[in-house]
Amino acid sequence: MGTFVVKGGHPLKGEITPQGAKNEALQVISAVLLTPKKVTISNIPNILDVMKLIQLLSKMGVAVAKVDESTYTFEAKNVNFDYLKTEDFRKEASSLRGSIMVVGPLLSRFGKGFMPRPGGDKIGRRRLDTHFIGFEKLGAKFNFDANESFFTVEAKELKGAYMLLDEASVTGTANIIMAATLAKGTTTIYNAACEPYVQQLCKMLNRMGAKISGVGSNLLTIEGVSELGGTEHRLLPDMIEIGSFIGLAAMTHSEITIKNVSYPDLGIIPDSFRRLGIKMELRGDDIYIPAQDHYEIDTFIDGSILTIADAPWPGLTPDLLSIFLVVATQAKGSVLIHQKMFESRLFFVDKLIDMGAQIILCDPHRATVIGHDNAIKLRPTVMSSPDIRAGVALLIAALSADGTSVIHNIDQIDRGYQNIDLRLNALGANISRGL
Ligand SMILES: CC(=O)N[C@H]1[C@@H](OP(=O)(O)OP(=O)(O)OC[C@H]2O[C@@H](n3ccc(=O)[nH]c3=O)[C@H](O)[C@@H]2O)O[C@H](CO)[C@@H](O)[C@@H]1O
Ligand SMILES: C=C(OP(=O)(O)O)C(=O)O
Repeated sequence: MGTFVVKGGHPLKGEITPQGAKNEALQVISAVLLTPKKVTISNIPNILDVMKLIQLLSKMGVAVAKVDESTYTFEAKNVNFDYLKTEDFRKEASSLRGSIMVVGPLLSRFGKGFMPRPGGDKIGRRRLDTHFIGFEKLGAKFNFDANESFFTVEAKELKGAYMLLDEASVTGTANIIMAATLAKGTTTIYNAACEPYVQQLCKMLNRMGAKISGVGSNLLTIEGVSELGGTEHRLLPDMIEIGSFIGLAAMTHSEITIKNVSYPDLGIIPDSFRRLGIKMELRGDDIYIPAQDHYEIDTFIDGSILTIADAPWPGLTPDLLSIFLVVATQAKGSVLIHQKMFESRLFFVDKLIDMGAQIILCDPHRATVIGHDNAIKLRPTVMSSPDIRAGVALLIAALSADGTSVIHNIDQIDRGYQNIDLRLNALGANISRGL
């Protein structure tokens, strides 16, 4: 497990381009299993989780070729189901969350899918009921071997059905959409997740010959087709990385331009940062953040303390709440951070409290932050990254603190942020990588 040594306390300056979106990559790369034809995907980030999924597909028998630094072609002429029974498959597939999305394509194209319990951040219970109830509605038989933690689905033929999802699960919706594209008849998914990455998946599938309507809404209609063809697809910029850079700029008083953000796909994210008092300008498709010595948290209209809470899209993504929390520690005013979706994602605040932040962890879902208005800087410290987004929140804290901090377990950060040390060093940060 690697380490970052961070010498913080000075502003950064310059331009930064966001990587391609991690969570879109995991969806659309899984979708290549739906066709024997060539699918070309560009703007793929070179990050651990995405590389693991590509390697998994390659081991499953998909022909993968790297065209350039961020473009790959995939040809899933056949899948080696023997590999799916191996210990290696169990180990590799269970090391990331996104691997669960190979099940839908396998089930619909080959009539069977297997998966060990997938990995991903340990941020609370992460159930998969939505996925498997959806497959069952399409006619699949489902089995979960609790001793082996292994899921199996099988179906001679999938048949379109109406379903109301019990929750708007992102990966669940993607999985069911992919299964339904090759099912017989029409599938209607109500309470579907509709975030831009699910929209991107649908647009890509439609270019491959699928018939999906309602894209962008929570009511999707999918008319099954008998086969899908190849296509070319470019990933959106990563909205969580963009949000992380906005938070970083504010917290370190940096003047930063974030290039080519695909602003309409950021939804409520920019306005949510504005409610913390952070100024930014949209210049073309770039976000310009001026150096700011102070930013003041808004209150609600009645004067009560602002709440920043997550909600399914078009609400605020839960993946940015750790960033909002750390940024608030140096704001003027107070905010309640309410992480509704995950129950173990706020415990990292202990580290921020060690660094001098004023935070009350009310319960596992809620933390009240009383900002220092930059009157007291955070103190450098030694810490460990518990999950991908808390890891980046701690990195932002370390960059704002005068002196040297050490962050252990940075594999968690590398899971989702490409060369973050080098890219921030290009803006004037001082981050070095140790063993
Ligand atoms: C690989 C990938 O794409 N991971 C993302 C995906 O995970 P993933 O698809 O695993 O997350 P889900 O959308 O299934 O659910 C996330 C959590 O929110 C809860 N929940 C979800 C929907 C809802 O209406 N109510 C509710 O309470 C779930 O019970 C679960 O605890 O979406 C999450 C929610 O945006 C993000 O944090 C993850 O980064
Ligand atoms: C929770 C996240 O990822 P995963 O679902 O892959 O664990 C995330 O990207 O913030």
